[in-house]
Amino acid sequence: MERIISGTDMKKVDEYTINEVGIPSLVLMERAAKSVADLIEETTDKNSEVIAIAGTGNNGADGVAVCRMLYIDGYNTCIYIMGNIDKATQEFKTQIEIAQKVGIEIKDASRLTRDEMDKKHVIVDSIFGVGLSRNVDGDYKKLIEAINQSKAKVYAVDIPSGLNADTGKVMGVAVKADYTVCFGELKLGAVLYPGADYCGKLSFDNIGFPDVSYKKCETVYKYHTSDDLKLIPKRPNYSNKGTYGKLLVIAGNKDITGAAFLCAKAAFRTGAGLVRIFTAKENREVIQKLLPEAMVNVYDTDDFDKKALDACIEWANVIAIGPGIGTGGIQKNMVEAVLESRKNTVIDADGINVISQNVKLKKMLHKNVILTPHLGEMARFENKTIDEIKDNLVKSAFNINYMYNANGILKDARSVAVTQDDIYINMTGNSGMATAGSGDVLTGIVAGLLAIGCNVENATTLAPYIHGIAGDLVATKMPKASIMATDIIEEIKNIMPQ
Ligand SMILES: NC(=O)C1=CN([C@@H]2O[C@H](COP(=O)(O)OP(=O)(O)OC[C@H]3O[C@@H](n4cnc5c(N)ncnc54)[C@H](OP(=O)(O)O)[C@@H]3O)[C@@H](O)[C@H]2O)[C@@H](O)CC1
Ligand SMILES: Nc1ncnc2c1ncn2[C@@H]1O[C@H](COP(=O)(O)OP(=O)(O)O)[C@@H](O)[C@H]1O
Ligand SMILES: [K+]
Repeated sequence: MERIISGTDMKKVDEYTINEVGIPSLVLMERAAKSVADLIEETTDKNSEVIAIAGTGNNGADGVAVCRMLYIDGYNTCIYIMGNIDKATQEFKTQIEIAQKVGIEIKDASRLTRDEMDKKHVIVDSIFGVGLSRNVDGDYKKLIEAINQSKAKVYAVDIPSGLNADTGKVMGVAVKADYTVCFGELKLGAVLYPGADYCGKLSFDNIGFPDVSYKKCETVYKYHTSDDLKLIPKRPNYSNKGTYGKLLVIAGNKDITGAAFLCAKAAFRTGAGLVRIFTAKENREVIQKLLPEAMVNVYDTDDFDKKALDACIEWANVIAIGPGIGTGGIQKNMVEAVLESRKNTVIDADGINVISQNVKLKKMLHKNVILTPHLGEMARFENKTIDEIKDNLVKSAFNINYMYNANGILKDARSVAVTQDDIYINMTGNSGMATAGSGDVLTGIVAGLLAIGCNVENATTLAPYIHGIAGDLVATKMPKASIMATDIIEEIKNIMPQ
């Protein structure tokens, strides 16, 4: 597990570290600059000409220090200042004084032309960091546009200038970097889209912030790394199929067969011991052919037998409901019966749509439920537009827990998983996964993890991580355009622990 932090919270960490812990600002800055200078030295040759384009805040101060370090190491460097130096931070003024004494040339960035930029090999982008406070316009905008058109390699200090470090939103215009080094932790604005597309190769360096400073800030987001796969429960030798859960998959309808198959098969590959599919009678034959390992119970849409459903619910210890079920009265009754059982439950797709239309069902959500909406489903659930959800991705996901006491995976290119304890941003996966049925596979993975004994919290946060790795493994074997949901399922076996 690693941490992600918003720009706003990082400022609190900065302040606490400097004012309460007593690590001087310039000491932190020296390490920040060193990490960028080291990266430039590792990825360029010494003949490279480097310019820092520096705003007059502490991000600019970092850039000036980067240039000074490279200059001392033999690089040809020059600093271009953007903004009014009279209003500069004390750290900036200090860094400029040092640079001048060292012998580095300092110029005015408002006179910097595209042609001049093209003659340089490396641009250190240190115009704005987490202190960006409003939309970028005027000369700043022109400068950033020129950086983006130049042929130089761009190294962003802390975050590409112009990105909102809390949301990843482009504030009018933003630098398109080849490399970005975040200080402290990865910045939320650098991992969320569209920001993520502006960072190039993204890394972070702690630069000496102590743990106690993070504890003082309000929210720390997290992301899973391969170490966390150890959270998946081990399979004891002395076990049988009942040990690995009785999963009921309520999915599919008259014209929709695939959803139940994809979800159930993904659950099997994740380790579920027994899977029973409850679906419309028209699907029985094809599902039995596609997935003979699953038990199949069916219902008649025109003559729904609630008792048969109740028996299935009674049998199960984990339930996945929603993919392709439809949103009529029968489906409402199904969702209601499932919620009444209070069993560990994943609710996806139409399951969520049904709840969105029904206040009573919303109130029945509980702590053993995991909702897995995509942006459209979340928009309906919250009665908002998709753009509103996109612009507030983390907050929308958070609301699933805050408002309804449930867990959630808000699916997007960077899915956000929320539980009572944590908010995880998923860093795995690729655009090849934007394909029909991919979400059904995720539902199956969540349900499979619950079935093998993962607690609700771990199942919520690990499922998108595993799903994304599976997609990334597929992408090593075929073009992203060709990836299908069934390919993703087949990689799950290469991720689960032996
Ligand atoms: N010791 C520390 O704290 C450490 C900090 N570190 C580094 O400091 C960075 C944060 O520094 P920061 O807080 O000084 O803010 P920063 O990102 O330089 O921007 C502020 C400047 O931008 C200006 N400005 C803003 N928006 C604007 C706009 N749209 N258009 C035009 N101008 C605009 C704003 O001007 P003003 O709003 O006052 O007019 C001000 O001049 C952080 O990202 C990291 O790199 C590390 O070294 C670790 C130790
Ligand atoms: N560009 C992307 N990068 C990473 N993951 C993606 C991307 N696009 C889609 N996904 C993932 O693929 C899945 C799509 O789910 P969903 O929209 O419910 O599809 P469907 O309804 O067709 O099953 C989600 O888990 C989502 O996070
Ligand atoms: K920057």
